[in-house]
Amino acid sequence: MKTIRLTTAQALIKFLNQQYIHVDGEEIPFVEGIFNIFGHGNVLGIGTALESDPGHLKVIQGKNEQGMAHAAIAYSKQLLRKKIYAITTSSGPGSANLVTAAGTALANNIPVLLIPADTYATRQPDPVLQQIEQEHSLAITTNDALKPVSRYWDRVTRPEQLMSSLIRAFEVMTDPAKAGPATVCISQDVEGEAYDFDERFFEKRVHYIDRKPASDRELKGAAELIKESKKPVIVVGGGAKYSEARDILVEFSEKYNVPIVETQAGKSTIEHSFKNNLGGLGITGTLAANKAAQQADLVIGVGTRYTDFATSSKTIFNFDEAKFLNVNVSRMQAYKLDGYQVVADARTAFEALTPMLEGYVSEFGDTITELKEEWLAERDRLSEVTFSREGFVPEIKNHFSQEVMNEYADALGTEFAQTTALLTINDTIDPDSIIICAAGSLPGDLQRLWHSSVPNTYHLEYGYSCMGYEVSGTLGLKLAEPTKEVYTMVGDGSFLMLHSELVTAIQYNKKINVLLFDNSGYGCINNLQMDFGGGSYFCEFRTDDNQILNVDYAKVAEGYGAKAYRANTVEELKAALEDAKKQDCSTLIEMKVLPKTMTDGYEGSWWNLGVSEVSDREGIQKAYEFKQEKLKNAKQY
Ligand SMILES: Cc1ncc(C[n+]2csc(CCOP(=O)(O)OP(=O)(O)O)c2C)c(N)n1
Ligand SMILES: O=C1C[C@@H](O)[C@H](O)[C@@H](O)C1=O
Ligand SMILES: [Mg+2]
Repeated sequence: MKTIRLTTAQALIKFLNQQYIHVDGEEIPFVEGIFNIFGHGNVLGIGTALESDPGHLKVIQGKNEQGMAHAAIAYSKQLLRKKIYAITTSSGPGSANLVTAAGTALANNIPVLLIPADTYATRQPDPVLQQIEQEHSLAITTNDALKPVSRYWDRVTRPEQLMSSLIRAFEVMTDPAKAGPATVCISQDVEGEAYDFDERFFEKRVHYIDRKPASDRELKGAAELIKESKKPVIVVGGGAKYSEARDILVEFSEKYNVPIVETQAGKSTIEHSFKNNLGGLGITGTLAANKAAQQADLVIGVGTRYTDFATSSKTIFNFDEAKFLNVNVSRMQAYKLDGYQVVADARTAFEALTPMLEGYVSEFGDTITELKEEWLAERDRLSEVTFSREGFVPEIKNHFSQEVMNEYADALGTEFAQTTALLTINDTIDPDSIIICAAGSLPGDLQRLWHSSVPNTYHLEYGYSCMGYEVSGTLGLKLAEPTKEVYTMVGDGSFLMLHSELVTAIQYNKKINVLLFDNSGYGCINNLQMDFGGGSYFCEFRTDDNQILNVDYAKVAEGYGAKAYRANTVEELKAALEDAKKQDCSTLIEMKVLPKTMTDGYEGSWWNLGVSEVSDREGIQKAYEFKQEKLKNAKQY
């Protein structure tokens, strides 16, 4: 056996350079680079290993561990999980900051390699700086907090463990059914320890992503279910996008006149202009998609997890009548809602299924077009919402009085409605540019209103809906799509929570555009509390003496070195967007938008929330009674 003497950290970097994936006949390096924030736990081990030989890895310094991990997640998600960035952090707080990001990657099934430093394997200097000391177990470190949010987790306390640990990590990350965060914690002393590694460990390693075909039995059963159905509806989930199933789904839908509805992760698998694409489904769905879903007698879920947002907490479908046919690479997902399971790659399954249905046509007839036209008229209305100082009826009704709406208009110096601003952006930015969002009221507006003309230009992290993903993720988006304009849609709450990677984008000249919707508050949560009978309680940004907070975010961005704009009218916004396109540097457009001017729900978009069973507020009592009514027709599991 030929060996090579390396430190654990050197072996890690050498190995990362040799990982490839093979998809549809193409072989590409899997690890593009490594984000780092160095601390005492990783600067001398992984830091010096990278300094001496990073190989092809791009090395990027982050500003917040969560932020840089979110950038890595967005990078991989945008590239349909074909490439990753790794993350190296120090131990203790540096690794604790990864927990939120790991949850984001896990909920969205996105591969990312997390390499937090760990406490001393020898325990000689214990307790080291930042070591939490658990009295009942010295074996527990901060990194154990990453276990529940990792798809794979390991601790390396001897150099030679690295070999089996990394092979397993890459097997997990490159499996479409299991893809998610792989966490390999390395004791900080072990990073610098040397070992005679078997040279074969560093040979080029190709991970094959084969498209799993459906079995004959699965296909026969699926074809029978479809032929028996009168009104099937296809739910396009993230798995359809990752499988690149656009063409065959369009062919299937056109041939058999089957409407298509989308989840957040599935949106932009198929462009909005496809005639049978009715847009977003569920709580944040369109009128058209939700109406079609209610009529369905067969729901064909393609790569969807059927989250409560997509199913309106299991109330949107007619569960007495509707059957479910689930095409998913994951067996666990395919089992949901008592569906008929086709455990297969979406594209391959539909390529086999489509020819088996010759002669079939759904009974939707012209209804699909009619539903779409009805919705497009509503969308047009939302593009022109204009505020007035008297008698203004916002989309979110009966929450704020006209007086309070006027107070916001005065305090923020704006009369801009959120839906008008959003649709102005949709009309003005280039169709091949990519938008990203994650939390707040914007995901709902986007899923309903945004028209993606080009596939894979709509990037929503709505598996975890993690505030802070928006700006951080945009950096990852730009790394994945360097030639395109990338825009984040972010609320003031999310922006405040985390936007540190804007500085990283500026530092490395990766142009990102931040579109900041400032309504001075946690708007969507304020809507929730008031919708469910509560008052306006700690969701507006008000001072102790009840003044509305007005932050100059444009100035903040200017301070970082971005080009900033203030746009509170359609004209100002169009001008800012056009000018931003011409810039080489990152930009931020601050829009002050009025609260309550985001979209409301449509047709069956109910959400099962933990309403108080006992309350002295009449509104809350009513909300609770309504919930009990809704649950009577809901699927129980
Ligand atoms: C990390 C994290 N913390 C808390 C939440 C819960 N949450 C969801 S939306 C929201 C408020 C978002 O406010 P903002 O970004 O201003 O958007 P708006 O609703 O006002 O449009 C909160 C607190 C979350 N999704 N993520
Ligand atoms: O609680 C929430 C409510 C949703 O409207 C929002 O988009 C999401 O971010 C969230 O966490
Ligand atoms: Mg807000």
